[in-house]
Amino acid sequence: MQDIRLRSSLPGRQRWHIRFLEGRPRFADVLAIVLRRVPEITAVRASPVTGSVLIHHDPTSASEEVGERLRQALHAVCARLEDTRGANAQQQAAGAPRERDTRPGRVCGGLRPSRSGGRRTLLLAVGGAVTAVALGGGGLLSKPLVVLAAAGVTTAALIRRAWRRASCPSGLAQPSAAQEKPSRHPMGRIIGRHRRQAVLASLLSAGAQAAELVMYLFIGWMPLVLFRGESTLLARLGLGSAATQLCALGVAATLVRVLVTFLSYRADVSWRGLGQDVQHTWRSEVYPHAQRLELRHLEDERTTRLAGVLTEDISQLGNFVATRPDEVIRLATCLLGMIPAYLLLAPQIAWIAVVPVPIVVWLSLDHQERAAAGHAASGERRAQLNSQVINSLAASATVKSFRGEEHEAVRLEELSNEYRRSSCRTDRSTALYAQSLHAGAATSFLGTLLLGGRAMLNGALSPEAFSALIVMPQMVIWKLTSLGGTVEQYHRTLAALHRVEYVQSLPAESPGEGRPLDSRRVRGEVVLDRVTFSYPGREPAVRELSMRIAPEKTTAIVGATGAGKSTIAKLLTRFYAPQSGRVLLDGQDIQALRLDDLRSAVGFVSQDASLFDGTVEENLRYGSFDADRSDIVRSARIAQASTFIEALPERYNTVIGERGAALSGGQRQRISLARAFLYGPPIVVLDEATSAVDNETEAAIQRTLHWFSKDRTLIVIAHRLSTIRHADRIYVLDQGGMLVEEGTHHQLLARDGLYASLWSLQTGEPLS
Ligand SMILES: Nc1ncnc2c1ncn2[C@@H]1O[C@H](COP(=O)(O)OP(=O)(O)OP(=O)(O)O)[C@@H](O)[C@H]1O
Repeated sequence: MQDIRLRSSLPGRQRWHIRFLEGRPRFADVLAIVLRRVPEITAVRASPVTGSVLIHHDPTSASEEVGERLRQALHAVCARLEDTRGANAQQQAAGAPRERDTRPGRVCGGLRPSRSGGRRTLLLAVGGAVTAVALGGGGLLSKPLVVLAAAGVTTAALIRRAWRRASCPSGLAQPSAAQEKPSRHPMGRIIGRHRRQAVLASLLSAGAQAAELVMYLFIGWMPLVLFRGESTLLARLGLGSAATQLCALGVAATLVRVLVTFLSYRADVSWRGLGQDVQHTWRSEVYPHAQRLELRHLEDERTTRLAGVLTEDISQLGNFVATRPDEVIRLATCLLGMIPAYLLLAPQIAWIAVVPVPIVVWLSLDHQERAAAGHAASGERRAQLNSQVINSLAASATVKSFRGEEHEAVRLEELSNEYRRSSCRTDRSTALYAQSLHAGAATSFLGTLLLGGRAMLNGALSPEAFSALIVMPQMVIWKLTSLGGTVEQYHRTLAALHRVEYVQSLPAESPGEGRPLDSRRVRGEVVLDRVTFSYPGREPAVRELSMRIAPEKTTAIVGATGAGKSTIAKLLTRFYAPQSGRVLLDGQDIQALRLDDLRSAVGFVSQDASLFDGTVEENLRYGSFDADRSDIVRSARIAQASTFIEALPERYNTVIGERGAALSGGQRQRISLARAFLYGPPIVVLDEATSAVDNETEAAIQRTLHWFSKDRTLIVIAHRLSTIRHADRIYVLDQGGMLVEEGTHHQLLARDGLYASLWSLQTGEPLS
């Protein structure tokens, strides 16, 4: 019995242990791919070494839901593996669940997706071939079309099997974009509008390969001329002496080599260029869409996931196009040259050229699978080793003070040993594979030489044909070796394509739609009319909330943590839409307004000041790209930022690093405030925008804010009540977005309610 256990569960994160996963990297890979497609799951790590599955998910999803998703994913992966083994095709077509797989705590029933299946296939193929030869007394081998068909069917079966083992099960939620375009081949979708470029590159690859075959034909004839004194075929072409023939062949081979070099170079450049173009096109299509996604797709861990799609996944699409189709086209050209050549010129020995094909295909696919497994295992060990090195060095003060040096050295040695052992296993398998290929290629060469030579001596095969054919199987064999890698890469690319298309299919905001709003004419009255809003799967953050924010006044919203204050700010800026009720700006429902116009009218400064990697000035200018330097300096002064900016090494031209890493929290907030002041919208929402500045700076900001807010609506969300005591109106919220009090500071103190108790707590002043 295989078990699946929940090891730990934190909000948004679960760690499971699945025994079945241990030692099955392919299974772990596929499981992770399937889980990543589940909408509420943001990231997955499945380790085939420890059997652990780490799932990062939407914090709003219940842990039982995530567990259920994991079981469904396991079920889908197992069902796919069973299908691969030919079990119950009808049930799969109907999509009916298999009862034994869905039981909690069980994974895949008794299924073992082991490599023995691969060996069995090879044994069956070899056994079948030997039996056929024995029964047919070699007669079958003399029937080239039969041999060709048998080799073709076996190769196709091997590739199909590898394909299905590597492919992603389709039992779970598929990205909608992928479902919308089932008729277009994934390669067509990846290449998109660069089809002509792809056709040109394909022709160049095919041409280069065909020319290479011709070159080897000329080279193959050269020893013939040397040893036989002449080639009758060339003599018939008017090339009399051996020296002339040799010279002609040399010149022809050189000219064709030049052509091969030119075509190969052009093909390489075209494929690489196409790869870059594909990446660029996808990036320029997906990035603007990602920027326009609704905020719920851009918060928290989803950003990391999105960044992965925009960088790694799109690179995967381009890298695949840049390298793999070229290899496949060259292989196909070789096969297309070799098979008719053998059938026409030497049908009696055609079998020796085609029989190695399925064997090499099997070796390549099997090696790829083993190597992937080995690399995953040794990669995991390496990661453990690295993390141990970093941890123990980072904690060196603790290690020294507890005299733990020896203990750390032993731990490191153990991990290093495990890494060495797992790498050695992979290296042995790779070396064995390489040697098997060498042996296979040599055997095939020897076989062609012996049997072809005998046929030539018997007069059944012309020396010219024999010399031409001898190199072809070698070329095909060496090209077949990369097939396993190509299949694997293709599946990685498909998974990347699905993720990219999924991002594309997510709903985006439409900035240009709706009723226009002239921000210069906005008075700034905001009304929340019985607004209810809840985040997905949560209790309402605000419930039936009504409030009026007067124009050109300062309104404060205060209350307990989690009471829904920031949610109100997000509703005002239309980052989210209420489920019921309306948010009105100067009497107009903001849902009906043009989003771009609304965002020009409402400025938002959050507690988490978002700065970009660039200079102070570039950050201040963000959103007001044409602002004058004098306006920039003035805004910085209002936000009490000018003093510290002037003290920076390059003043306004100082680079502040990624996310403003070179500044303190308070300095970042002041730059963020100054940016909003420069933007100058008629309504400004400050959500804990000064929480990180000291009291003195805060007081200074309040003084300048007072001046700044003269002709605009200021909405201030704050925990520190001293910052909002001068507000024209204060709304006090309690849990669940319930409005419990409203009034001025003095009125609220006089009420002796929630506000008064919060004030008393913060200032230490006793309640009256
Ligand atoms: N993106 C989100 N997804 C799900 N729930 C959320 C999200 N953002 C906030 N919440 C939940 O909504 C409720 C209100 O959150 P909100 O951030 O509006 O409170 P707040 O009053 O601003 O709190 P604080 O003073 O701590 O900033 C909380 O229960 C919070 O857990």
